[in-house]
Amino acid sequence: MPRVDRRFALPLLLAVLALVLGWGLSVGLSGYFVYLGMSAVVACVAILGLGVVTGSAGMISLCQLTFGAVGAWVVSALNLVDAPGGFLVWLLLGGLAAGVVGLVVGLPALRLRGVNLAVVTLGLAAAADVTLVQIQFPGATEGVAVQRPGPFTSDRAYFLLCVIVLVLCCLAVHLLHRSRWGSAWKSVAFSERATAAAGASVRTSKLTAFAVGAALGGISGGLVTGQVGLAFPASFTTIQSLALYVLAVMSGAHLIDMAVFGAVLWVAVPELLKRWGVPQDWGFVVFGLFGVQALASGTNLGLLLRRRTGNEIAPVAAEVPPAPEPVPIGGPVLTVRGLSVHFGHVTALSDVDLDLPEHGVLGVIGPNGAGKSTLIDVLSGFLPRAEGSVTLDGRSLAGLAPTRRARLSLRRTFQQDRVPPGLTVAAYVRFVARRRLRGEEIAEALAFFGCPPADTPLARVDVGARRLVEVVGHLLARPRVLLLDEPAAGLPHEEHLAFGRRLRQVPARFGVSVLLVEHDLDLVRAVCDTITVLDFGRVLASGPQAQVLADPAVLKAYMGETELA
Ligand SMILES: Nc1ncnc2c1ncn2[C@@H]1O[C@H](COP(=O)(O)OP(=O)(O)OP(=O)(O)O)[C@@H](O)[C@H]1O
Repeated sequence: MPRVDRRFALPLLLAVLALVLGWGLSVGLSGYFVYLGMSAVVACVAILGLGVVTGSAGMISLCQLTFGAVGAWVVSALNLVDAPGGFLVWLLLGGLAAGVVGLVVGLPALRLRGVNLAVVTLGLAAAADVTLVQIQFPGATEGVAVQRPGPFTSDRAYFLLCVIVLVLCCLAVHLLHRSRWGSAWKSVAFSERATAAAGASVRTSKLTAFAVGAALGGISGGLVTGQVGLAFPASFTTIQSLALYVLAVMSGAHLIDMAVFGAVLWVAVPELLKRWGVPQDWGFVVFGLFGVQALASGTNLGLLLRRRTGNEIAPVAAEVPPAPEPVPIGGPVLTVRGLSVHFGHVTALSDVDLDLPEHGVLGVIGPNGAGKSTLIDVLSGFLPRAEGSVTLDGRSLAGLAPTRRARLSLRRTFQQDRVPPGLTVAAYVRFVARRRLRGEEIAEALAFFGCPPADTPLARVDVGARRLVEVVGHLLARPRVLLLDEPAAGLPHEEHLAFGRRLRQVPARFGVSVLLVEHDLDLVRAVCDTITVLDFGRVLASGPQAQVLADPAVLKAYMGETELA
């Protein structure tokens, strides 16, 4: 008997249970509640889409029902001409068409964020409102209703069909969330710079999120046509798009169960208001209040329900394994010549030269503001307007964006925490490494650096351990060069030197050459073969560790007059 992978067993079981529940409801509920249930299921597909764009990828989309209208329009048009394939094929084509429109709408998202993106998507929704009223849905004026497919013509059967479509959409979203796309969405929501530094395209991540979210909106709109027969603009208004967005944000719709909860609210609130004799439009006010609460608190119901108590997980203070056979230091792998960067009148780097030898660990030190982080930004492509040349293995990196450099084997970490909390340790490491990794390979590298186990959610990991996980992810990419910007910041002081001893083994264990920016001189002494000292953007001294650290000019600039005396 074929064995089902454990990772898929639970989702498949839940899918079967959902189908059984859907069938039970379709035969057990009264006709009115079947119709309400249909509305909830259809809304849930649209909310799932918002969960992708907004919940996972962190972009505001206020036009989800415009994508729904695209799906409904395509299904209505194909129904009118009685196109081959039937309802289910039309539904799929409606979703595809909405996905394409989503790609186009996603283009501004490449440049816009926050309220600006909100305005663009809201403007699109408002424009679609007006246009739909003008052009109407195909067949609406002639009264040609959309035909439900063969065995699903009754309300009860069509409700079951909607549940089947919803379950398939949930499975697809679940698989996408576990895929590289899903990791990229969560990464881009947290830090676009870190996404690019992992070699993932920020542009593709955002566009795929918009396309998938819109396609789900389109499928939802297509289902509406089968539910109501004749689609009308009133089903896809801007205010409804807004309310759906609020529900998605409030419930935390990137979590599938929370998307279902949001859909239940979508039908339950107006229904309850009706029963209490309150006009249903007040439902929008209730949703608005939910939204204000969610946006003001910066959290959502899904996160609150999943919040675990207890301390954050810190790095494990484990024994440092014995050092492997050292590898010989080779010729320069990264060469920098005449690097200068100006920010207005501030000279952050001035005519900097340095060479990072293969399998070497080069320390870059200097007082605050000396230009160390600027150097890493230039080398990794985040400051493209620098003067001078940077070559990796003899190849000029001029004009290459951060993503390209990362894919070319030049990796970096950040001084600030840029590890997305929405992933597990393993998902993050796989995403950053950009190659197939065996479970044991990940576990071994995590254990080597004293990181938490692979299945730990990063939201539960403290900042020091998260930065170690970041280092592990980039090392497992097996780059030629890794630039580390104060990687030990956030670790308890006693862990600094243990980290240094591990870092010392990195060239031999991972075949990587390391450029280390660090303030902790003890750590630098323990790790670096050669050191370059920056001061006011200039190279003050460069060479073997002992020689540089004994240089009086270095002592004066780096440690201050008192140390010299
Ligand atoms: N985006 C920017 N705009 C203007 N000035 C900047 C910018 N980034 C850096 N600088 C300036 O460039 C100089 C070098 O800054 P940089 O952050 O590279 O120093 P650093 O050695 O990394 O400092 P620290 O050790 O505090 O991190 C500083 O004078 C800083 O104020």
